[in-house]
Amino acid sequence: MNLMQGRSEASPDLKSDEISAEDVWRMPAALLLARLSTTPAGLSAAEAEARLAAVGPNDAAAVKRSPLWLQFLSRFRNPLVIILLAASGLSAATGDIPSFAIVVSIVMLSMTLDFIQEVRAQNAVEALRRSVAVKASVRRDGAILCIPIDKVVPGDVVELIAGDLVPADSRLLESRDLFINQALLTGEPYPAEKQATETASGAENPAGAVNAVFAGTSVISGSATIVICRTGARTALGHLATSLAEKPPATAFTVGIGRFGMLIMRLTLLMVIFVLVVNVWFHRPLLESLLFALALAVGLTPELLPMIVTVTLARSAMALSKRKVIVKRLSAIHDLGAMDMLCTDKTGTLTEASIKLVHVIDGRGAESASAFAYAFINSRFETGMKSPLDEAILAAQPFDMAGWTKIDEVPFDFERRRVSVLAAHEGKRRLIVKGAPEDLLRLSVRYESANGEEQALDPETRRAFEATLEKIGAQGFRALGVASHTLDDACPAAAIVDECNLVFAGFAVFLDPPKASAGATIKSMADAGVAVKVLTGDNEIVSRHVFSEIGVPVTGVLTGDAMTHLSDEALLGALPQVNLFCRVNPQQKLRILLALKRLGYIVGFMGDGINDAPALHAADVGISVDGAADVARAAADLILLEHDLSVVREAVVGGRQTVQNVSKYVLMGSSSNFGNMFSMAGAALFLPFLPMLPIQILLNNLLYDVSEIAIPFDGVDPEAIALPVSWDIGFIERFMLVFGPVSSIFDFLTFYALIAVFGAGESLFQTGWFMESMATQVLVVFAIRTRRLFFRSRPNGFLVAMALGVVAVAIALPLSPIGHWFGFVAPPPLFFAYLIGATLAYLALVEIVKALFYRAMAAPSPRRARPR
Ligand SMILES: Nc1ncnc2c1ncn2[C@@H]1O[C@H](COP(=O)(O)OP(=O)(O)OP(=O)(O)O)[C@@H](O)[C@H]1O
Ligand SMILES: [Mg+2]
Repeated sequence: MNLMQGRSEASPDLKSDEISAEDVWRMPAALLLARLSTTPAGLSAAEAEARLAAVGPNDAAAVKRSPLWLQFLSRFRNPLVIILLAASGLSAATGDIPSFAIVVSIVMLSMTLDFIQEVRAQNAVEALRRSVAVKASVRRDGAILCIPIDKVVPGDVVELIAGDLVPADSRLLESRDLFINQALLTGEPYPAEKQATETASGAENPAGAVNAVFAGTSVISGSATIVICRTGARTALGHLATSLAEKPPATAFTVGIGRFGMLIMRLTLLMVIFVLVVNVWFHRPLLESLLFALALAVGLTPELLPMIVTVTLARSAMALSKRKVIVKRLSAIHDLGAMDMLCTDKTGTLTEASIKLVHVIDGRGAESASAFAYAFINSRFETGMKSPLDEAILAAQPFDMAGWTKIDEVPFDFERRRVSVLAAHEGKRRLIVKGAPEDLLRLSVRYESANGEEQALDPETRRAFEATLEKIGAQGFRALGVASHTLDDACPAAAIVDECNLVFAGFAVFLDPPKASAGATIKSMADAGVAVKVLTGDNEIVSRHVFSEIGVPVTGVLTGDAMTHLSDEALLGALPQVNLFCRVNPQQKLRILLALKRLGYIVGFMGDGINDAPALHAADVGISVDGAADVARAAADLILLEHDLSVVREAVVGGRQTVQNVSKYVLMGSSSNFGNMFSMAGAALFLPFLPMLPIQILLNNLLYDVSEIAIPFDGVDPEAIALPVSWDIGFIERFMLVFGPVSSIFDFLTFYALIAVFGAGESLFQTGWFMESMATQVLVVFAIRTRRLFFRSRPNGFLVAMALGVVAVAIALPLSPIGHWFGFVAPPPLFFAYLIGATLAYLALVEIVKALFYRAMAAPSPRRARPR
């Protein structure tokens, strides 16, 4: 924030600085526009660009990305690298210039390698993310432009319609029937009415200001033109935004990776100190020992881990984008791999969402022209986000609206589940209500009979009407109720309290055909360890019918009403059996989701409505679709360009593959690093010279890293991704403790062979160990990448090429003319026979230990314990 203030001072023509949080609603509109140096026609593109540069992006949580060269340099902040470069600089000063040059080149090379990979991956992902960014309609240069919300600047004039997110704290310039959801400011789920005023509002806080709208809120109904006053972190919610916009970052995966890094760091530190102490004890050259210890430390740190994680994730995100899934939050891919519970809405997921109005009937089931007229008028005048039901009504047949004028409306919300418009016709004012049919019946006291007369809705008629509604549902149709009543001719406005004593008109009956493929997808999800639960705002009869049509058994039903009577504990107990939740409102969707998380599930949530946003935000993986409401898209981690459950099924597989590939790298590193640690410690104790020169260790590390670049490209055995995969640090620790020592056995064998059999002096010893350690630690990837016998699982061609290529280089280099730069000598021919034999024996032993290890592991199930 300080940064931004500093910057805007540098741009004196930007007036936005003078506008305090309260000015947004407490200043007369004309003065506000003047202060912002703007007009209702908006800014010019050039001016907007200048302001953007001065004020920064309209994203409270934005972390400013530094230029590439700075990012590259910042990698050198690694203390190990600094000490290493300093120490080798010191040794250059004592005359060893070639090895200084080699150290510097190797360090540069591996950093560049790492950096390029990571930046490329990030750019690709960033481009994807931008493609689904929430956009705002801005007036610039006299035209309306659709720009990403984070490019909006103070002074911009933005047009809002129902469903839009309010991009920043703004003053209303014009408004028509504007209702805002400002639950984020007030916690209040009901729509708040707002109105443009030229004059100031004396409100104490943003929520009370009727003439202003704020970032983080959204338009429920109506439309407006606003002028942006304060953006980014300066918005009323700005200081909260960093914590709100960013999901709780501590996913099991990130925590696991962090703990792994710490574990290795600790072991590395221990070993470096040990090596140093031993060398000093034996009075070996201090500088050389220090360099050795540092090179070792660099070699042991899993420095490629962040790169491997990003690249695997980015590759996965790119692959998913080909399947029309856009990943907004990269680490959501891991959560997707671990997800074992998916909650979804009904419309569009289980049904085709191609809704048609089949007929409009009165309470007894006869076609009713007047009920249709009411439904049509209500849908036409309603200014909320047009729901597919409204579109179906308006598309059904033409209706002459001549003579009807709109006076007011009470917008739809997911608590009431109805929308009312106050309309005038021939001097009479009528409130026309459309919504959940059982509620409208309950609110009605009379009904409109076939001849247009109003009659009392006696208990018997009511039962008949309810029976009609039940029949509609049982036949698989959805229904809305339509009712009305006359209001005072002078009545200027309508309110929620007017929605009572209604005259029931009839039912609008819709067909939303079930999606044929949905049943099979849900079954295959279940087979893959992901349970699916449906959370819908629709009623039980209709939802049950959809389930039976797609062939999925209903194992238990819970309605929103029933939920209100359940304590949290009782809800936890009921949840596991229930797979259909009906007539649940947004808060209840959220409550179910949180309860499932408490039960230990990794929960995904899929939805497209305003009503789904709270749950989407709280889910481990929020999934929405491209056509969804802005709030839903903004809250989601994944956006499906095609609304289809089967794509989610594929994304789950992608997520699991990603986690498995990262664990390959981690298992490789942990076993070989841990093994090396043992070997180095041992060697340091009994050898009269260094077991490997510092530059040899660095070279070894560089080549090893190169061989692992291909890991993100590798395939995964089907059985490894058959069930949710979650990150298990305990497993990694056990793996390390078993396989580290196995590799050390062969290191010690090599030490013995080199000294006792080949009579090696310093250089031959170092060369021999360099070759052996390269061959074993690179080739073991073929054993570690699969739980099967290694030849039963086919590795990716690139991986094979990189591994074999690197080993070839590692063996050829000491024999080549440049070998002596690194202090290598050519070993005797017989050594190569030993090398081949030892490597094969090592790989065979790893295979045997692996079989035993996984058998022992399979005995007591290591899967997460979960309270039932
Ligand atoms: N345009 C509308 N006019 C009146 N009432 C509506 C309208 N849209 C929805 N409703 C009522 O509100 C209820 C809940 O809305 P909706 O079905 O969209 O909820 P949902 O939870 O998103 O359901 P789904 O799981 O099908 O997506 C509907 O069943 C209906 O009774
Ligand atoms: Mg919905």
